[in-house]
Amino acid sequence: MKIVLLGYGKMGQLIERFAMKRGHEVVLIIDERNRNSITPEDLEDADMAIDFSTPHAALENISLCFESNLPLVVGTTGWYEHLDEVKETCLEADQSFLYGSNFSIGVNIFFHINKMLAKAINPYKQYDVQVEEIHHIHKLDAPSGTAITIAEGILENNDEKKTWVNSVEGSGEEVIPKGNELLIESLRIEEVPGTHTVLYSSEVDQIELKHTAHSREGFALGAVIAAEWLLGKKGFYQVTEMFDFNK
Ligand SMILES: NC(=O)C1=CN([C@@H]2O[C@H](COP(=O)(O)OP(=O)(O)OC[C@H]3O[C@@H](n4cnc5c(N)ncnc54)[C@H](OP(=O)(O)O)[C@@H]3O)[C@@H](O)[C@H]2O)C=CC1
Ligand SMILES: O=C(O)C1=N[C@H](C(=O)O)C[C@H](O)C1
Repeated sequence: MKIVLLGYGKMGQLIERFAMKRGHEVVLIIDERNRNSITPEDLEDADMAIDFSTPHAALENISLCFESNLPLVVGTTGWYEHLDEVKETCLEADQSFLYGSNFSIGVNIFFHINKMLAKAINPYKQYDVQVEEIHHIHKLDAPSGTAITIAEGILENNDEKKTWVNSVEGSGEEVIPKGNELLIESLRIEEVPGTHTVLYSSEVDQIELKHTAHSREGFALGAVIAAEWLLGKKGFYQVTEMFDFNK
C-alpha cells in the first residue's frame, strides 16, 4: 500500500516503521512545515492516508483526503465534537474513513470488558464509578480520546450516570461531579504513554479495571492494521468494528 502520513511526530514516525515492516511504502509525509503547500493533487498516487497530527489540524486534513478521494485512518484525538459532520460528509461523498481513540488491541479488549463490567455492576447502586487517565505532559487534549470512549461505554450501560465531566489535576479548576455525572480525572505526568483505569468504589470494597501502555508500539501497529482493514471498503467506520468480540 502507498501511504501518506499526516503528522510525523511521535506516532507518525513509529507508524512509518511498522508500515515499512509490513511491506508498505510511505510516499508522502505532511506535517506543520509543509501542510500549507499541499494540494489534493499531491495525494493522487496514494492508496491510503493515516492522520496522527493535532486536534486543531485533524478536520482540515480529513477534508483534504475527502477532496482527494483518498481513504483515511484518523488516530488524532480532541476533535470529536465534529464527528457527526465528518460522518455526513463521508457518506454523502462516498468516501472511506476509519477513526479510533485507541488502536491498540489491548485497549480494544478493555473497551469490550468495560461495557460488560458496567452492565454487570449496574444493578448494584452501592458502587460509584470514576475514570482516570494518565498521559505525558505534551498531550494537547483532555480528557484523552480513550477516556471518552470508556466513559461512553459506561454511560450506555449505567442507569445513574447521564453525562461525563472532566477534571484536570493541577489546572486549578475544581470539578465536583453531581450524582448523575461520571468523573474523568486527567493527570499529566512526565512521559507516560497512556494509562486508563475504571474504578468502582463502595463502602466495603473497590473494583479496578486498568490498562497500561508500556510504549506507543501497540497504537502504531494497530493503526497500520486498521489501514489494511479499511483498504477496499467504502463508508464510515470506528476501530471497534474491526474486532469480533464486539459482535
Ligand atoms: N488513536 C490512537 O491510538 C492514538 C492517538 N494518538 C493521538 O495522535 C495525535 C498525535 O500524537 P503524537 O504523535 O504523540 O503527537 P506529536 O506532537 O508528537 O506529533 C504531532 C505531529 O503533527 C504535526 N502537525 C501539526 N500540524 C499539522 C497539520 N496541519 N497537518 C499535518 N500534521 C501536522 C506536527 O508537525 P510539527 O512537528 O512540524 O509541528 C507533528 O509532526 C494526538 O492527537 C494523540 O492524542 C496518539 C497515540 C495513539
Ligand atoms: O496523546 C497520546 O499520547 C495518546 N492519545 C490517545 C488518547 O487521547 O486516548 C491514545 C493514547 O492513550 C495515547
